[in-house]
Amino acid sequence: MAFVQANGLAFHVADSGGPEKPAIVFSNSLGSDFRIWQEVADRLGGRYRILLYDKRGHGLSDAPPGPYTIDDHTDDLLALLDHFGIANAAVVGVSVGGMIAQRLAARAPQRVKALVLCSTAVKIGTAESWAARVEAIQAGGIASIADAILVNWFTPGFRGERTADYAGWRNMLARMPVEGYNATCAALRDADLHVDAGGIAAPTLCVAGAHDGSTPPDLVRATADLIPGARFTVIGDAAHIPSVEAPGVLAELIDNHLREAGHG
Ligand SMILES: O=C(O)CC1=CCC(=O)O1
Repeated sequence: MAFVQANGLAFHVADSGGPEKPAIVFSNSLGSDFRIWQEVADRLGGRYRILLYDKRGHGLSDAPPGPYTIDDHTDDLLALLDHFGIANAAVVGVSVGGMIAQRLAARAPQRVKALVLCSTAVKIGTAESWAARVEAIQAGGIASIADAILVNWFTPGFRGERTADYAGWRNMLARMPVEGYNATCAALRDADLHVDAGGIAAPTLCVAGAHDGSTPPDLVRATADLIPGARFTVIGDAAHIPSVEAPGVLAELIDNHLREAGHG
């Protein structure tokens, strides 16, 4: 891992696999850092160059004052691709990371060879739901609502049986910088990607977790229906974060999609 300067901010990144291989960049969800991709990245690392990063306001990257926008996050990702000399990449994004991926594909189609959109949509939540979340966090901190959030991240089986894993991912969420977290809630509140989706030219696979209460399969399918030619699939044993709960299944879906897209 390393720290790099891009778009005026310091980013926590991990670039592996070598510049000669087809690149995949992974963009993570609200309240998570790039460790959620590690098991998927480990499975794909032999064939691809893998770029992981903590988006602004998350993990060990800078957390400038908010509010943020999806375009801020997209500018960051473009600056990181430039920094690493990656002319084009497959972009895999989960949740708000998938919204950043959609915006990138619409804004800079030449930089995006293929898309995998996990647990995401053209619109997530409502102005009211994001305001309520920010208010709860301002009152009690992220830890005060962490379990309510994680109900959507992981299946009941995972939460009940993998207690150490659950505790670790809960720690990651609860220790996120509050300012960066709430600033990204504002980006989610304001983002509507209906127009972007209709203009996406990259071969796209949309993936939903069957038990996801945050972006349920029907919502992800509705987004797939807006993206020309997009395919849609459901992972049975996963909720909002399939990269943690079903990394082998997700890695295989990504690899197959990228090979079909001629990027692997
Ligand atoms: O953490 C959540 O509530 C789920 C989520 C919504 C947008 C995102 O990035 O994560």
